[in-house]
Amino acid sequence: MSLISLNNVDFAYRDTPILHDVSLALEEGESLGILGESGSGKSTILRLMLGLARPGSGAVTAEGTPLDTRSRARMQAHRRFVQPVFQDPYTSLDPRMKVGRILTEPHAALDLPGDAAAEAARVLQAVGLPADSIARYPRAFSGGQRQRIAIARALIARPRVLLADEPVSALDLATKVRVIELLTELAREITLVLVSHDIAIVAALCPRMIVLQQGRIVEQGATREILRAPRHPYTQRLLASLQHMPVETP
Ligand SMILES: Nc1ncnc2c1ncn2[C@@H]1O[C@H](COP(=O)(O)OP(=O)(O)OP(=O)(O)O)[C@@H](O)[C@H]1O
Repeated sequence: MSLISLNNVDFAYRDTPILHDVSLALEEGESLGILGESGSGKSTILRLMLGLARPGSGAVTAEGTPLDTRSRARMQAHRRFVQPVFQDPYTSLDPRMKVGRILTEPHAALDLPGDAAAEAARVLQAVGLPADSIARYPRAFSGGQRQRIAIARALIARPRVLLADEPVSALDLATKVRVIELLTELAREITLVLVSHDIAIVAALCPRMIVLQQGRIVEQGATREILRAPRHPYTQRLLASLQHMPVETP
């Protein structure tokens, strides 16, 4: 059974159609990359997966059951199941909260089992930050460390799925590499959906990928195959523009 699927989903913001007949399935352990130009609808797909947006037609299912965004109980369970990490760690962390509170708040909000402080220590260790980080504010950390804190916050819920929206594009190159290494490590346990403009990052992290053009999936399948022999002219153009980049596939 797929962890999350979109079945023939159309989505519009008011009268502006954004997604057209999008179908995809996220399988356990097979991280999925979503590649496409700015405005193609990548983040909108993540919003649908999170239950923050509802399809105009078609359905979003999680573990085989249609996602009922009107049910509070279902949405709370869904938030334990899937967690987001956003692009910019400078804006996604509340500057007025110490890291300890940033990490323990979701524990209470999602009514998670276990001791909140022990869980905070667990996730800090998982992202490679010292335990005493809890006593400091986000401003005391670098961009890469802040993104680790954002990832730690997502891990509090012990989610099965992590949705990462351009998680390293706000970071400098050396920091980017280290955060990608962390995501690679996490992807062994948690299924990742990764939105990126950057084919090299998708290739490094995701065995499967979809290519989105103006709200339509124009290609999907094994990343290795798509990189070797892209079928759609749009994918061919995207890859041609990046042909000199070194790419490693998982
Ligand atoms: N709240 C909103 N109201 C109206 N239109 C929106 C809203 N959010 C996004 N859009 C539009 O929907 C389209 C798809 O946006 P989306 O953020 O999903 O694209 P994206 O591929 O993630 O882009 P980027 O890479 O720039 O983040 C864009 O044209 C955007 O302007």
